[in-house]
Amino acid sequence: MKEKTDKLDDYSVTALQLGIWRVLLPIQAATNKLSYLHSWLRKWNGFKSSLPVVIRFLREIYSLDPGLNMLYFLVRLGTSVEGTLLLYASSRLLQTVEIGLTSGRPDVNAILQAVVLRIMCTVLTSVIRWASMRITPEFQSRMTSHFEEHVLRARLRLDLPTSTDKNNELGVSSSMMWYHFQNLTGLFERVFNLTSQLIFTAQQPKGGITLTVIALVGPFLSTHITTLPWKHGYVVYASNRDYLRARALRYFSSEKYREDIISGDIVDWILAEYKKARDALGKTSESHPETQFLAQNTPATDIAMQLSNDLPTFYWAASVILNPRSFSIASFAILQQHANALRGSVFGLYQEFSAISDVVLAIRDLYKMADLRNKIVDGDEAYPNSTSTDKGMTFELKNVSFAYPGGKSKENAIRNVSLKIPAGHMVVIVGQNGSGKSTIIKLLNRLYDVDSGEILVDGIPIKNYRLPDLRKVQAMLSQDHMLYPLSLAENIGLGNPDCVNDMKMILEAATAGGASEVIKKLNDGVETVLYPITTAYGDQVDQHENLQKILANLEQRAEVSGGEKQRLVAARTFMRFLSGNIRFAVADEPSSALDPKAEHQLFQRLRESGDGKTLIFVTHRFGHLTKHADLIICMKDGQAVETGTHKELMALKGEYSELYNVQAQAFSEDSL
Ligand SMILES: Nc1ncnc2c1ncn2[C@@H]1O[C@H](COP(=O)(O)OP(=O)(O)OP(=O)(O)O)[C@@H](O)[C@H]1O
Repeated sequence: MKEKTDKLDDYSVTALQLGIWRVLLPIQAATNKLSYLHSWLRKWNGFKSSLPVVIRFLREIYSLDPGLNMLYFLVRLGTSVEGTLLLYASSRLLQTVEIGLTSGRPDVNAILQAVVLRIMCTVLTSVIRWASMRITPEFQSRMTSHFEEHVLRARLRLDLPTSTDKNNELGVSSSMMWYHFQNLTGLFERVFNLTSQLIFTAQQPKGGITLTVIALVGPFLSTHITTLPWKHGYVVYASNRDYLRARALRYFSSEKYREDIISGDIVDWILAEYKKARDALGKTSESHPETQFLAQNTPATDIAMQLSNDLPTFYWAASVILNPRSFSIASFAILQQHANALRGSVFGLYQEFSAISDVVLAIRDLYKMADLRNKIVDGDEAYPNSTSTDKGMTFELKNVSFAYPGGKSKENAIRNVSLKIPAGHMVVIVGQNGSGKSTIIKLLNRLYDVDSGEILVDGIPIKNYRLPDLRKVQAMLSQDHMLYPLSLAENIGLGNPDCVNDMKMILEAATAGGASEVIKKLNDGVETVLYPITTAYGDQVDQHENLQKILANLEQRAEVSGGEKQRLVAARTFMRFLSGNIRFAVADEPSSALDPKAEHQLFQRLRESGDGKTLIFVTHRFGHLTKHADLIICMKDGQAVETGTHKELMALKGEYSELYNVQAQAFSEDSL
């Protein structure tokens, strides 16, 4: 083990190298023995300050079904004391039997009473377990579905700038909420459990209190004298280059690289490089850092801890030597059992409490996510209004600049752009990669707000409008749009959610998007779910041919080509057009995978359906679109460097004509 005591930059951490792992530890935690106490105090204070949010969580759960909650609480209460009750009944039985044996005159009544008590306790314990099995699954599914909806709602309502903000990356998992709740109730259960045991043990006639104290020494020592230095927080990462390279090379066995590997003929290279990395790694250990660290200790600490657990037995042996008359096998067995139970409870409490900070953090995140305020603030102006026209939306950009939040580029994505787009115009935006074409579209759709300058819609600042009104009249078709894990009918129908079941309209939209043939090819037609959610699994199916076949055919994915996907997504946009509400439509390179004929047809249909809409196309292809455009915006380095019609821009002999000529050359006779 190499230990580096140097400070790691400004972070005040030390590093341990354990095999391939590097463990970073806070310096204070590594050196300060008292920090253990501090860390417990910190945990406790953190818990106290988070009580309001914990209470909110528990209240919310309670309000789901108060009756079920009470039942669950009673069951947990029962579980918490059942161990003590059983011990109590056992000790009564042992004591009465022992008295009978030593006196030679067994008290039959007392023994029978003790047996009945023991039976009753066993029955009660079984009833509690049965009740728990009946109640818990129902309670768990109620809670999980409630928090699933909570998380779904919280996530779906986020806008782009808020959801992509790194500060809002909250790892909230709805299914984990049940386990967090279990942990919280487990803490209370442990407290009850421990209290009942302490009361009982302390009441034992022979050395109960002393034995209670002695029984607690073991758990206390093992939770305090642990030799692991990273109890107070740590970061672990693999720092060994050979290990990382071997792992990266192992990824090549994944299906997604298969085609690349075969066509690239790189199998031998991968295997040779993998062997090289493995040889270089040699015997450097990859086992868990904790295991490696503990393996370097002497067994002394472990011996001390094990012996401390045996203290109750030693205590008993000593008291027999000092006072042989007090010897009683029954009380020895009883107190031994109590000592074991006490130890178990203290460990349990320690573990529940150790995990509590994670629980509190998860509950905080749950509510933080629900309470997040969207960065795009809603306005109160209705759309359409008296300034709107039924020709489509007009836009005016006044000196607009914008940089993506958290973007790594030094330059703004859009710089000082000013331009006007009249209502009902067919506009084409062209320009090199990264010149800001898609960004303009996102700003016009108010997916983001400008950093400076202003965008006016029909003469009114875009920020003043009600967002739902704007969303209702906008349609966007882009190559980034996806197919959903739903039926094709819904995939198309969701373009117009009010008519999602209108099959006539769906088929009309499918035809307009060029998707009819794709649908016809599939066995289940519009009911096909291309990417179903997969849940099926089997065990030992290789021994049953039929099961094997069923499993292979269950929840199968259906594949369609890239161009076919784009046709289906385009159909969704035409469905949106059929709502009759759309005043502004955008097609941001929706045809990258389409064949030339399909692309021509798509653009033709989009243009034909352009009545009453301002239409914007983003494209790299010059041709019909640019020639028919009422306005072309040519972007370069985040600026609108040229605007005008095809003829006007060609006459300028600037950026647009250069881009146009590069493509035109490919089709000119000279280049043949
Ligand atoms: N989500 C994002 N976060 C950070 N930066 C982004 C993001 N999207 C785009 N950018 C950056 O903003 C700039 C403009 O990107 P934009 O997508 O508008 O270009 P484009 O002209 O549409 O490019 P292309 O022709 O390649 O689609 C680029 O420098 C790009 O790297």
